[in-house]
Amino acid sequence: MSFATISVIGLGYIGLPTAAAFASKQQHVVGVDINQHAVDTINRGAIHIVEPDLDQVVKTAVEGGFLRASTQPVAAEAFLIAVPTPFKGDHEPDMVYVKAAAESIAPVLKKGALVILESTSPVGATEQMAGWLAELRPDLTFPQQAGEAAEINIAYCPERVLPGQVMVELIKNDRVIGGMTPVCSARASELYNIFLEGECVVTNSRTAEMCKLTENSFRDVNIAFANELSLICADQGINVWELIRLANRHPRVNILQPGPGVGGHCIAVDPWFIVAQNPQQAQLIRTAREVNDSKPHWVINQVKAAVADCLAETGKRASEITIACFGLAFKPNIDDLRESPAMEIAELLSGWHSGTTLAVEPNIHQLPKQLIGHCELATTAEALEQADVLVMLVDHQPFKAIAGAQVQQRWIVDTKGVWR
Ligand SMILES: NC(=O)c1ccc[n+]([C@@H]2O[C@H](COP(=O)([O-])OP(=O)(O)OC[C@H]3O[C@@H](n4cnc5c(N)ncnc54)[C@H](O)[C@@H]3O)[C@@H](O)[C@H]2O)c1
Ligand SMILES: CC(=O)N[C@@H]1[C@@H](OP(=O)(O)OP(=O)(O)OC[C@H]2O[C@@H](n3ccc(=O)[nH]c3=O)[C@H](O)[C@@H]2O)O[C@H](CO)[C@@H](O)[C@@H]1O
Repeated sequence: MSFATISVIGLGYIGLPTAAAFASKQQHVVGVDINQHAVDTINRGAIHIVEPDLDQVVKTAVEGGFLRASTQPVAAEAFLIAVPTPFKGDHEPDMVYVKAAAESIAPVLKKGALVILESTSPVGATEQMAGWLAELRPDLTFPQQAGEAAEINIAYCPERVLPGQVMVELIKNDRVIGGMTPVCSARASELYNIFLEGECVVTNSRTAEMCKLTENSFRDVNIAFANELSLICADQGINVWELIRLANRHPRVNILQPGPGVGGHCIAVDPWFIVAQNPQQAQLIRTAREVNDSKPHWVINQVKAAVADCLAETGKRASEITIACFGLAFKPNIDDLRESPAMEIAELLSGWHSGTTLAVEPNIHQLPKQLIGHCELATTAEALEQADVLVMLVDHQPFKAIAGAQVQQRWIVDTKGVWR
């Protein structure tokens, strides 16, 4: 059975590229979002988020009549839910958006439909979603009651694309398919195979949920290892970048890179879902989160020490000192400031410092509102010329291209090893 209409619920960084990928294969896709601005922008053939190559695919899909957006759910043969799953309170997963999305599609569900949850979710979330749907539609049968014979098929299929490379990874990556029954997995594989060049790897929904959390926790733990090494090396007077380069010459060692901390809305969030469900067992995963979350504060103390040195040596007053922060984004060569440790550092530093704080971010054109009145947006050249203390926070390509001779300052805090 094919899918006459595919409906993607949530048209953000994951939902919109996914909707566009189906539409690019001449599938009729209706994207649903509660954000009227996003819906209007997409219906004009434009995009409201930044992701390389997405604009052209969306434009072609909308102009070709294969993709349209709406604020109202419509009947479809397949629903993919890609709404936010942030944490709340003491780092517990907040499933309120998933629940709202399930409630919104329940009235339009028809016998034979496939419902896929793509949002990163705690273990058991798919069964929970199936429970919500079953309560709202007692006239239909669901996998938890009817197994293979269910009228509605449900699966958990996590997304693992790397922001900045979404349009390539969406198609090329292997995809984990966690059906609530083997029939659900088969239907979900059939759906993704419309555009997937990677392989569909089939499992159950709970393993698929844990798989997504595991991937990001693995990376978080490994970054925490590098960040912890950077603290030890600073204390021991060892260049951590050289150390990691040397250690990585071992055939079975592959250490990641330290930095100002871990940002973005995935790696800094998802490991907490494991900790929330298994607080006793998840000791290493929790500690990694704590190590990475504490790194910005360590960096700020390094900057304070550099400023103190600068004051002592120059005899200037603190109000006469200029600090320049290089980079605000959560990782190199993007404009995304969400959960960025560089932003946190710039914000806290500019609140503490009585002199001028410059922010250099080549990927944005105006200061984010948290920094307005505290920082000035400067070009690389202005910052190199005016600042007493340089703080390297994001290894954007233009910063890496700065020749050593251009960096005259003696007080440098380099969290990315760019000016080593
Ligand atoms: N961005 C990534 O790199 C990435 C990668 C893998 C997994 N994920 C996961 O995918 C999910 C979505 O992430 P994202 O980055 O696309 O988020 P996003 O914030 O960019 O997009 C989510 C969209 O859902 C919409 N929305 C919220 N509630 C809705 C509802 N009830 N009905 C319809 N639309 C609704 C929002 O308006 C928004 O446009 C999250 O669980 C996230 O953890 C994200
Ligand atoms: C397992 C994995 O790969 N998951 C990816 C990840 O995407 P991401 O863009 O969030 O991931 P990163 O590029 O790792 O960046 C995260 C932060 O870590 C910092 N960092 C990184 C490497 C390093 O050596 N040292 C560091 O300090 C970096 O600066 C930034 O702040 O989650 C997405 C959503 O679930 C996944 O879909 C996507 O596959």
